[in-house]
Amino acid sequence: MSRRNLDFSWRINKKSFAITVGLCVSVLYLSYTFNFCLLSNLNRTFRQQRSRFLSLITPSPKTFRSEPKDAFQEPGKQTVVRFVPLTWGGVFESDWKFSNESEKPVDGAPKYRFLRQQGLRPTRKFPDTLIIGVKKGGTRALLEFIRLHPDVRAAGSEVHFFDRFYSKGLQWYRHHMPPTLEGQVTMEKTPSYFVTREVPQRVHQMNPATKLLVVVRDPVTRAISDYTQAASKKPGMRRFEELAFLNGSSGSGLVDTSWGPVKIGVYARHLERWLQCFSLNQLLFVSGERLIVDPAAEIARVQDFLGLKRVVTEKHFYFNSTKGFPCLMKSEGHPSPHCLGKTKGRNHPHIDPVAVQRLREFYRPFNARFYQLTGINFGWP
Ligand SMILES: Nc1ncnc2c1ncn2[C@@H]1O[C@H](COP(=O)(O)OS(=O)(=O)O)[C@@H](OP(=O)(O)O)[C@H]1O
Repeated sequence: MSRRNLDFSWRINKKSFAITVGLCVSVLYLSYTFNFCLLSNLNRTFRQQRSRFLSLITPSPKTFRSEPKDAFQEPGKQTVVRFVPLTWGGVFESDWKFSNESEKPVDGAPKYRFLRQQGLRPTRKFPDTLIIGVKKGGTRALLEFIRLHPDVRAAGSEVHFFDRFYSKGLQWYRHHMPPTLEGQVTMEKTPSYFVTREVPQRVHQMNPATKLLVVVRDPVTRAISDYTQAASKKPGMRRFEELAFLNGSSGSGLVDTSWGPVKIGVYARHLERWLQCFSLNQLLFVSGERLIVDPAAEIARVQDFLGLKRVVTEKHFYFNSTKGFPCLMKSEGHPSPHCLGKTKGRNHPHIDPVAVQRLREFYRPFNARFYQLTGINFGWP
């Protein structure tokens, strides 16, 4: 090969070598940039998820000026609404994926997965606290308000173990309780417990140290509320006045004490049965009337009684003037302001004032006995 040809091929090789090196450098640079972006994106996503989670479990409240659409507000005053993180569950449920069934949290809430990762294992325990009554006293409101507390876990619906399903056994009952951690209060509410003869002894057998909550309300209003509920389920029901008195009229003056809505209101009689099994200091009486006008004050008493820190305060409530009742700023599963359902806070029918007066006279001695037993004057008319 001539020297000229050799020079030429050497120049071509040099050029292709330079192109190859250039290409390699570009590929390396591009792949480095791509990986860097990918890593920093992953890192950012992780940090966002982490701070979302921490903001849920950190008790420091965020303060901002706003109020629910229908919140009660004094004219000219701007309300400062403080949202306090109440629970861990429900908020980013959709962000959690479970690869198999066994990995699923005990009651379907993602918080349990986090707890398990921390070595904490919630288990189902027997309730240590019961809301035993009274029917139409405000038991749902009490349960929904107290379960705002992060250390309270409650069965959502009435279990009726001690009055209807006792034959199913204690393990059946325990299975109806929500999973709880050590130190959390397990609770259920079944208002018919207060008036069912066998219940005090059965509860005592399960745990003689059970704490008992009783929401009481003026027995006359309670009876009317009870009747209103029954009438809403059974169209064509006879009038309240006909059912509450013997001979079908308040003119007779004789109260029909066998009629359920009347009988339940004789609180002293029912309480005497409970006091045969439990000491008075195991019972807390909540005023149904005060639970409406000052829910925070009543819930403070309940938290003290249960040995809980006062976490649920007036900041958790607002007064809904349309409904005429206190409602919640938020709760587990309801991140926005909401009230109890339509069946709570119904309009009552007009009742003949003579019948109301007669019922008041009937209840007066029983109320006096109830005040004496509890040491509280509820001030019912
Ligand atoms: N915040 C709030 N919102 C709505 N309702 C409230 C509230 N607080 C107490 N109440 C009163 O609760 C009454 C219903 O009582 P209960 O929940 O014990 O009823 S039940 O026995 O479970 O059926 C219900 O009775 P009625 O007014 O007759 O419907 C209410 O007066």
